[in-house]
Amino acid sequence: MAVTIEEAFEYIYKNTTAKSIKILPIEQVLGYVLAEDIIASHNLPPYDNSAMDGYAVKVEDAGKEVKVNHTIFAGDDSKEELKSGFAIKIMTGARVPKGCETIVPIEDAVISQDKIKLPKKLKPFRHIRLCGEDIKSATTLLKRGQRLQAHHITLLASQGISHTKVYKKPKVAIFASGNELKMHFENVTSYQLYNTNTPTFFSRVKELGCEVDFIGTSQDSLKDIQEHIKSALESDLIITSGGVSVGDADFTKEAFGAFGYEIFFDKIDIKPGKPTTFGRIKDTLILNLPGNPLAAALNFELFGQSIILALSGDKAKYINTIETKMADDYTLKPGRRSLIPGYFDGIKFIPHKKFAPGMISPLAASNAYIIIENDCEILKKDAKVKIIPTRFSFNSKEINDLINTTKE
Ligand SMILES: Nc1nc2c(c(=O)[nH]1)N[C@H]1C(S)=C(S)[C@@H](COP(=O)(O)OP(=O)(O)OC[C@H]3O[C@@H](n4cnc5c(N)ncnc54)[C@H](O)[C@@H]3O)O[C@H]1N2
Ligand code: MOO
Repeated sequence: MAVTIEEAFEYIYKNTTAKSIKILPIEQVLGYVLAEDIIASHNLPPYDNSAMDGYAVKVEDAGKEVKVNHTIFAGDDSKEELKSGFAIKIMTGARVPKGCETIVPIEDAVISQDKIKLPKKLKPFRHIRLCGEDIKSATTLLKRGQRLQAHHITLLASQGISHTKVYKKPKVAIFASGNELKMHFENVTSYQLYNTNTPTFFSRVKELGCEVDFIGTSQDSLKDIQEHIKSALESDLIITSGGVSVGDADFTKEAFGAFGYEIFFDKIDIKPGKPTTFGRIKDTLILNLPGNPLAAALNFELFGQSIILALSGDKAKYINTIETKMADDYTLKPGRRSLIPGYFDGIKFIPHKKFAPGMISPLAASNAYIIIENDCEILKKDAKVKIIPTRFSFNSKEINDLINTTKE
C-alpha cells in the first residue's frame, strides 16, 4: 500500500536523528549545525563610544563657545574627564570620556582655532553607542540546532569564541543501477547513456552540507548491487536510483534485503516517484529513488532533503513553502498528487512547459516546484500557490502543509 506524502514524512522524522558531535575552529564551521547554545560573555559595544567623528560636550553648553583641550582616538585608553566649558575631540568608535553627555558631529560645530561654537540645541546621548545596546552579556545568542551561516559566525567572533561544538556532517553514499548506464568519464555505445542521477545527487547532497561518497554505477544484478551496498554501509544514508519498479531487472530492494533491510515504506502516493522506498539497515538509512531522472530529482528534493536535514541536527528541519501567484492557468488531470517543476521569477510561478519523469532538461531550467492535490484540475492565473525552492533551502521548525489545492 502506498503511503501518503504526510505519512512518508512521519516515517522520516520518526527514524532520523542527528549524528554525533565534534569541536571545530570557527573558521571551519560554515554550513555545520551548532550542537550547543551560545551565551554572550561580552557586552557589545563593550563600552559607551562615539558614533561620529565630532566633539564630546555637556548639554548645558548648547549655543556656547567652548575650548577643545584634548583628542581621543578609537583604541585609546583615555582617562580624560570632560568639564563644562570644554569639548573633547573624539573619533568614531572611541570610548566616550567621563562626563560626556552628548556628541556634536564635526560638521555641526563652527570651528575657530582651539575653540568651537556649539549648536543652540543639544540633546543628551546623541551619537553615543551605549555599552551592551547591541548584545547584552548573558543573553542567548545562538541555539543548538542552528545551521551556521556567515552572520552567525559574526556573533561567535564577537564573543571571542575560537572553537565550537557542531554536529558531524551526515555521511551520504550514492550509487545508481542500470546495465544501460555509464559514468560520464566512460565511453557510451548506441544502446547506453550516461548516469546523470549519481552526479546530480552528489552535487545536491554536497550543497546540503553532507560528506558524500560517490560509489558510482552498478549493473542490474543482485551480486553487483550488493557489492555497491557493502561499500556504502558505513554511511549514515545511502541514496540509490533505479531498479525499484516491477521490471525483470529491478533488483534494488531484493539486493538490500540480503543485509536485513527494514523497509518503512516502498510506495508513495505521488506522481512522479511512486516507487520511492525508505528504510534502514541497522544505523544506515536507505532511500531508493526511481531511475527516471526528473522523478528521482524531485523526490530527492522532498524526501532526500528532509532526511538530510533531520540527520544534520538542524532545528529547522521541515521544508517550507513560499507563497506566490500562478503566472497563467495551469490544468492537469486529477489522479495522484503531482510534483510540477517550474520557475519563480520573484513575482510569479511559471510551470515548466514540457516535462516528463524521464527528462533531465526541466531540472536546470527550474528553481522551484509545487505539489498539487490529487483532485485539483486547474490552478488559475494569479491563484495563490505555495512553491518549494530548489536553489536554496527554505525550512522551518514547524511542520508545514506543502500541498496546493484549487480551494481557497
Ligand atoms: N509495469 C510498470 N512499469 C513501470 C512502473 C510501474 O508502476 N509498472 N513504474 C514506472 C515508473 S513511475 C518509474 S519511475 C520507473 C522506475 O523504474 P526503476 O526505478 O526501476 O528505474 P529503471 O527502470 O532502472 O530506470 C528508469 C529509467 O530511468 C533511466 N535511468 C535510470 N537510472 C538512471 C541514471 N542514473 N541516470 C540517467 N538515467 C537513468 C533508465 O535508463 C530508464 O529509462 O519504472 C516505470 N515502469
Ligand atoms: O513515478 Mo515514476 O517515478 O513516474 O517516474
